[in-house]
Amino acid sequence: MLIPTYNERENIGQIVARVRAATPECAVLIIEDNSPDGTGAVADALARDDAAVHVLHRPGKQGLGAAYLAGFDWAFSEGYDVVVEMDADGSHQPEQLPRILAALADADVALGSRWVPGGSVVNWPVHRTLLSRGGSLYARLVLGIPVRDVTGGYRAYRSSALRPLVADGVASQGYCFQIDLVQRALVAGLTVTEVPITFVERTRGESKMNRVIVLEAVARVTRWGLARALGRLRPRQSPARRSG
Ligand SMILES: Nc1nc2c(ncn2[C@@H]2O[C@H](COP(=O)(O)OP(=O)(O)O[C@H]3O[C@H](CO)[C@@H](O)[C@H](O)[C@@H]3O)[C@@H](O)[C@H]2O)c(=O)[nH]1
Repeated sequence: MLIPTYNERENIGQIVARVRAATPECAVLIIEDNSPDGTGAVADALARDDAAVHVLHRPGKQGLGAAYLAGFDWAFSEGYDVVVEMDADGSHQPEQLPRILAALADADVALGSRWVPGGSVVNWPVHRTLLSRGGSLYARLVLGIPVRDVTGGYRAYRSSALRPLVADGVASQGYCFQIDLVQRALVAGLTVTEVPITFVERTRGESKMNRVIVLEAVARVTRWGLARALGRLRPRQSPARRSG
């Protein structure tokens, strides 16, 4: 279980406790970018109390993509068969993780999805809902991928499937990283499934989303779409499936 953190001091303790209670078999790596609010010290205390909790300290905020790439390397080197991504802010429910993990029985990648039947968002501002739904729709149309929630950050990968996807690095830095990996999985012909989740807006701390993150996603998806139109990028459409 990889949990990237930037200024999540008020959230990290609770989310780690919930993960450990819901899935005691899951080890946790907190990928901490030297948060000014002292998240690192809280994370270190959690690791001292529980041998299954680890912390990777990085020198500064380098974006979600770089944080996850460092986390993937750690998971591969530790020999984990499954890699899970989850936000630290409580928007992803650890209690729903067993369903996501179960979906890996028939898939290489299981995406927690807000936008399939049974999925939902709670307390998300209208502009975030529109951005997320609009972004997913744009990516689906431009890239021709059959995934409803391409930006979601609650997902599980088989390590053997993930490793080749990121072997040459991933340039996407912000939340576009999530779209990038979905696309890479489909281009590689992997089986991608969507599992309905309930996404609950954080009650403590702040989202790190900003205009640069949105613009990066629009620019990259548009560029990939053009490459696809020119025949250079063709998802081998293993149909994205839904599981319950
Ligand atoms: N280490 C590190 N962590 C980061 C950075 N930027 C964000 N994070 C961490 O990444 C998680 C998601 O960031 P949020 O800022 O809370 O995201 P959001 O706007 O609420 O959520 C949306 O984007 C996420 C990114 O994939 C999605 O996961 C989520 O489902 C949603 O669509 C949080 O745990 C946050 O602390 C960074 O530069 N470095």
